[in-house]
Amino acid sequence: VVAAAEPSPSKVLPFEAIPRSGHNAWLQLYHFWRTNSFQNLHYIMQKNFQRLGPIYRETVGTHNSVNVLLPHDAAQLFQSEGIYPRRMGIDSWIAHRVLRNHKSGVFLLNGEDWRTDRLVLNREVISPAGTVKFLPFLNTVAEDFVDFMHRRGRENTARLLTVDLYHDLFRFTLEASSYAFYGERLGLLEESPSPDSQRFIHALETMLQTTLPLLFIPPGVMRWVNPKIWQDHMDAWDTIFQHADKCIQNIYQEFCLGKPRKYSGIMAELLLNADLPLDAIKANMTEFTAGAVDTTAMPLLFTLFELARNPHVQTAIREEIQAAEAHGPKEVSKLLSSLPLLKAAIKETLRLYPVGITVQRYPTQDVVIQNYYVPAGTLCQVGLYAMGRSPEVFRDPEVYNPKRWLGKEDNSFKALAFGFGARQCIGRRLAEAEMTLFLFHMLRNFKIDTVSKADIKTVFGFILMPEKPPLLTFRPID
Ligand code: HEC
Ligand SMILES: C[C@@H](NS(C)(=O)=O)c1cncc(N2C(=O)c3ccc(Cl)cc3C2(C)C)c1
Repeated sequence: VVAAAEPSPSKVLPFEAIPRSGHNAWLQLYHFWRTNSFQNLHYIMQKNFQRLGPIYRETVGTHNSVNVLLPHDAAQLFQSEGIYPRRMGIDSWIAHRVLRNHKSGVFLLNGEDWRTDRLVLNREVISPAGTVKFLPFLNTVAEDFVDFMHRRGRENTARLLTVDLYHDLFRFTLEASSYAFYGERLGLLEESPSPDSQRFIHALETMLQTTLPLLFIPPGVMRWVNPKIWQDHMDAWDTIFQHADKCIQNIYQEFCLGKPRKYSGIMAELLLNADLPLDAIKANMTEFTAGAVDTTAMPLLFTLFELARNPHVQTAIREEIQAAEAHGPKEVSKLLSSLPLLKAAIKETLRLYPVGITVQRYPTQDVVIQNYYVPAGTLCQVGLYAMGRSPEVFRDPEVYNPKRWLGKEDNSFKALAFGFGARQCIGRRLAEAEMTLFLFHMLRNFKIDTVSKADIKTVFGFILMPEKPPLLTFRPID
């Protein structure tokens, strides 16, 4: 009797068999550089997935990565991240720290150095116990922003306010996050905001814009190829560090004077607990201060726009807000737990407009993805922008429908805008609370309309942002 042939286990295909986006890495880099494709990285990845399938290899200059798009493959990748997860470093940022002899914060650290800082910082920045302490600070600033908008409306005859909110949102997120970090108000929502804070916001934009071309070119080369970009990058960093240093000095002096003990922000708690040396606290607070402005302002702008062009969704959320208020004023954390549809709207915004556009990891052991063999140490990226708009992952992906997150279907590994696991965004709870409270107060007080309902074209400037900010109209609700 001939034994039935064993079905051979589907043979794992070799790494070299993974489809590739381009064949000559340097030609790719030159093409990217000439066509300034860096800012369309998200669209290029989306097209590559449509052309090559759910996994492909990209080689741009020295940059070599395996890109995946499906939740299951992202899960595979994260399962092999080890206890010191690692993402792509940013050489130009590290070059600045070395040049100026600054310590790095958790974003740039790796291995045990990263883990030591991260475990201490988690307590004050992302843990529920830490978060609940700074919620009232965020709520106060969100209420002040509504007053700021009403003041602007009164100056305006029709009491209709059509504004380009772009810069006002940066002022809001900087004001709110600085209050949570340092326990002090910058006064950005008053009539004449301090020039120092405006300079800081501008330096942040310059730093982010000059980071992009530097991502793919070694800093050493860039200094000779285009010294202006390099100089602008360095100057912007210096302005950022000067601003953060001023905030840190203020709180440090107060702290040394032994001010009466009530919660006065994350930095004071870190100084009090003294579990990190001062230079590590400064390095991390600088990263937090700089990382809490554009990252949170952009999703707010996109959410306001989507609610303006989806009035039925806006109405449903306003009804949820009124129901939450019906039971009288609550303390802030209780309020936040009674707004599931509003929170789902923020998730829906981050699906369509993921701030970081990818999540990156280097697997610590060999892993098989889409039946291909991927050796340990290979840079792998999850294409969040492409995943969020893939009909294979989301039904009617182009429809802005927050309810899709509240159903019974399995959404695991589909909401990755803040990354995953021990190395996920440490500012996640701060950002989520800040955005939820902002939208809660704004939707209670204004009906939001948009001049144009056409899709917004986005550009990637290290942060995903609109090519042209949408014009929004705010009609006060009496
Ligand atoms: C505290 C300020 C802060 C804010 C606000 C913030 N981030 Fe982050 N984010 C960080 C830091 C710091 C890291 C690096 C964490 C690490 O490496 O341990 C990070 C990392 C990330 C990562 C990489 C996570 C991973 O698994 O590799 C993503 C994605 C991310 N942030 C998304 C966001 C989004 C989306 C928002 C807002 C909607 C946001 N961040 C707002 C500080 C912030
Ligand atoms: C946009 C997204 N990119 S990501 C991390 O997903 O690849 C992101 C998410 N959360 C935080 C950031 N940050 C900044 O913007 C920033 C600026 C200056 C400094 Cl010193 C530190 C930062 C960090 C990395 C905190 C960026």
